Amino acid sequence: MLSAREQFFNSDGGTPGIGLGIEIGESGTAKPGRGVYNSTTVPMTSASSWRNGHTNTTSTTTPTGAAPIAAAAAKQPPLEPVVEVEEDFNIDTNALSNLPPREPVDIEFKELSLTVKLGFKRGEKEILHNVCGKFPGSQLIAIMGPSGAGKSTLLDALSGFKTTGVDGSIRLNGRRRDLPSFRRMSCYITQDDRLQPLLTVTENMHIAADLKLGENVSYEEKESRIEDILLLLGLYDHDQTMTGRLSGGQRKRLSIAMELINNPTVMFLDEPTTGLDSSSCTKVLELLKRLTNQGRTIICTIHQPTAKLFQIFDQVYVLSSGNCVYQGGTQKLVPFLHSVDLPCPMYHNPADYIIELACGEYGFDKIDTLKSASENGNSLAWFNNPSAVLRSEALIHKYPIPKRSKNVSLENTSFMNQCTVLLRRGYIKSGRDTTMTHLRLFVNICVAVLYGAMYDHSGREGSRVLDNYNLLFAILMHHSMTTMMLTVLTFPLEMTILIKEHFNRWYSLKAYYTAMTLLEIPITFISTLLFTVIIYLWSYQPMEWVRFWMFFVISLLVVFVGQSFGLIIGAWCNVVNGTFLAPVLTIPMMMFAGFGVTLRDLPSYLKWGSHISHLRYGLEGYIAAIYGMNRGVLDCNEAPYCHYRYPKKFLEEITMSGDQFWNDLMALSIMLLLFRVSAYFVLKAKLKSIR
Ligand SMILES: Nc1ncnc2c1ncn2[C@@H]1O[C@H](COP(=O)(O)OP(=O)(O)OP(=O)(O)O)[C@@H](O)[C@H]1O
Repeated sequence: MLSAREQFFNSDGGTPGIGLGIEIGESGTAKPGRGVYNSTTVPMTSASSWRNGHTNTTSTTTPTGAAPIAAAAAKQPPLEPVVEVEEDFNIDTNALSNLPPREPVDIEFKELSLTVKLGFKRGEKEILHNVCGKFPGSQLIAIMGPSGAGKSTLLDALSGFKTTGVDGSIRLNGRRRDLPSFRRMSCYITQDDRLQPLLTVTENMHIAADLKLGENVSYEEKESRIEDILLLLGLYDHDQTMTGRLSGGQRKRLSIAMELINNPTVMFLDEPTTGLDSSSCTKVLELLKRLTNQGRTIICTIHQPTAKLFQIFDQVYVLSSGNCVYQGGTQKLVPFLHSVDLPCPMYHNPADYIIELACGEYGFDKIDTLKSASENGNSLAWFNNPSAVLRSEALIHKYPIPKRSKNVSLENTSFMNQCTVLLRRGYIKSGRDTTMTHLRLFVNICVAVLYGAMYDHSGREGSRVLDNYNLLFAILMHHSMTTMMLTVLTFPLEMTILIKEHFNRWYSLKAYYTAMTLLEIPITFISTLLFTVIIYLWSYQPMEWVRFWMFFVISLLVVFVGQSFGLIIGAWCNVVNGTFLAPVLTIPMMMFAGFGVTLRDLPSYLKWGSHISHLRYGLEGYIAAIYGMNRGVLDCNEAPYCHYRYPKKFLEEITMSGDQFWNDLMALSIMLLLFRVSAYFVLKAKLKSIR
């Protein structure tokens, strides 16, 4: 039986599997435009058959040794990738010509390492070990490697998404990377498509255009750019589809479309093909390839591409446990492997083979061999055209010093514009959001009706004062918990979108936070007002406008405080931790409110607790609104004796004076302000900690 190496050299017709390590094509029967491409490619239409060994052969001469193989590979005509056109995805190449070309950016990194802290007393871990590399402009580059090799980490470091623990030099066109300028010319598309699901494709595109291009670009210009991009990405026919209903491939394309609006020069994509079928993968990569023709550098991480996908890339960078084991042209991978005496077996996809080697499946010594051969990414010998690769000095001479932007902020548009657009987006979302809007209104009405039925007449009846007290406490808990839990549960999803959009400079955190705060007001106002009207009337609370508004204002403040508290938790914790923490932290606040244990009976060393409990101020405020201001004698129709017929007596019993309304209002307002400001800083810290 022939060894893989022997098979490689002695295959039928003496054809070595140059390029992809396989023999393919119809010998002597090649028809123009289909069938045989060259000995480095697989026919697109027979990708599965070659995998099963049912391949035809192509006869070429048999070079021996790396140099002739490389030379043979270099002589191959440029690859002509074939696009299989999905029914719903037609690339309009004319549209591409309307996107202005970019000046290519060459990215070079040297001795790049990235270290993360593992936690208290657990030390540090180095993920990237002094890797080097060069990603020339106008190329589609794949960062490949086994799971955990450090692909995403390298992408994070190069894009500037991660800055903590990063060491080494990153150069752009030969000059040291200036991160703010680089961020202005690049974008990062995450693996999970963080899109607003309740907006249509066209709405998402318009919001992105308004945030990225601002007021200075006319509506017509934005519209025409959006049209071009949608045509280019095959999304034009789906422009009215809700993003949440798009297929995985369409969502991926929309993510790319939204970033293309301001025409970035460098695009980083984390696993753009994950979760897509092979046809969609090809189309997404084909599209990216076309975008590189206009000067863009596109860098993607990819797990283990099929041979068909692999050949779409210009260059590949392979990582193994944070080290570079290959950097060069995709067509040069097989010659490279051959040169280090690790030839790719016949009928084996070289992309699979290098990953197997990188995993250590053929022994860990092979990883060291590959690392030394590629000089941990320093070697340019296996680039498609090594002599054409410009060194830093040449690049510095070729490209002028980039102009410094006068604009100190990273965002392209003004704070006002960002707020206005975010408010517009928020209003569209709120109108369609079944959880945050419809369910919230529905729950408020249902709970008010339920409480109303349970505590009917309790507000005016002297024999039911304790019932009414329970009702006030139940209302307090309802207002505090519903908004808090809604925020804890929904904000982590919103947070992922915020991280992406904020990093891609769509808006500042200040603008986002301002818009979010303003958006919360109308829905909170309406739902609380509905609740208050129903419960106030049904439970026969005193029919005085002043008391009604006092009651409503306290309710409103409690809702806002609860929501802000939920925001602090939701911004910092994941859903599981948040769902645990929020109620657990609320229970002591409840105990300090004076319900269950009166404020008088609280142990002196725990008295401080009542001062920090927003529920205490809420309850005291309700009591002041309902029983304060010298309320008169209550009815006593339902019992022969009403112990609390005189509200003063009840106030004495619960050790509340009933005249603390303004203090309560002030305390709740201060707490609201403190929580709101804290939530902003927690969000800011969270965004920073990720980087
Ligand atoms: N903050 C961190 N703390 C500890 N280890 C980390 C941290 N971030 C990444 N790692 C580790 O670094 C290694 C590389 O992670 P990375 O996500 O870059 O791998 P990857 O090649 O992208 O993997 P995959 O293809 O599975 O996404 C992994 O072993 C991962 O566990």
